Amino acid sequence: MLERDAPAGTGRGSRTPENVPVLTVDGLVVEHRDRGTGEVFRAVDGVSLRIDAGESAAVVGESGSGKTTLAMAATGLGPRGAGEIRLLGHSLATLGRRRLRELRPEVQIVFQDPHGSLDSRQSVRSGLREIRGLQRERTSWIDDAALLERVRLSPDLLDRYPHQLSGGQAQRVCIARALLMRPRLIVADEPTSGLDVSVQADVLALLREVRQTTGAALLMISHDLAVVRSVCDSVHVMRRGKVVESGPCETVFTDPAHAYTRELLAAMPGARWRARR
Ligand SMILES: Nc1ncnc2c1ncn2[C@@H]1O[C@H](COP(=O)(O)OP(=O)(O)OP(=O)(O)O)[C@@H](O)[C@H]1O
Repeated sequence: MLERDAPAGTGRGSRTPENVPVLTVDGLVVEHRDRGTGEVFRAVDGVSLRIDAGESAAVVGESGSGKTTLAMAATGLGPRGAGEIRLLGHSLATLGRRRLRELRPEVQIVFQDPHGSLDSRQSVRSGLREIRGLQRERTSWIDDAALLERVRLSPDLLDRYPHQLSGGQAQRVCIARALLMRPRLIVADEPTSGLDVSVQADVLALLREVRQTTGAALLMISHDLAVVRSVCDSVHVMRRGKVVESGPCETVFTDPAHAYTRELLAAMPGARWRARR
């Protein structure tokens, strides 16, 4: 039996009702300037999606399709152009700076390169202390040793520095740091692609467990359909800045409607989930 936390976002004076979608994106456009040619192009081109509380959704697509740009814009951390983004019911366009700052901890991001995400000069313990210093009330629900145990790490690692951690351990520390904030939404951007194959499954299992025990929603960015299917309920397939197909993983992977999804599936090693069409 999994130990269940109090739901994410509760017990801290949160003003957002539980039934409000964690994230809604409507007609989002994000443009970048090509570094080589100087031309402006649409990295995200009219994308709409919605993630409800506790849901796990993935954005898949080949490299350069705009997944990271979408995730960063949708969470208020990257540039955004036209379209509406609502985080926990609040439109990012109209939120004042103070309210945006208050909302920030509700979204935590786990990146691909765990060592690059951690400060090499900080031990695990001092990194956690710094986060606690920023959000004392919010982070007081668990002590450091128990937090590490939640991500299946020994508390003995608290005094280690990033270079003394394996890739899998470092990624678990990153997940622990995200968890400490009790977020409503965890964005995981290719969370296992920098890890040895031997530890990838363990980290994915941990993400699944974190979602079940905390009730946080998960937005996973990945080019790996097997990873997505093992963790997420629903998937948005992205190609050249547009979402070409969305739906439950079961449906999209077994009965894809779009030719591009079928291409992605066919390119998978062993083509484990062959399309019916
Ligand atoms: N800050 C930026 N300035 C200019 N172009 C950018 C910037 N960030 C991303 N791009 C370009 O926008 C496009 C989409 O990039 P993005 O990283 O969002 O795609 P992705 O699907 O996440 O790819 P990957 O899986 O390789 O990370 C790419 O052509 C990329 O080179």
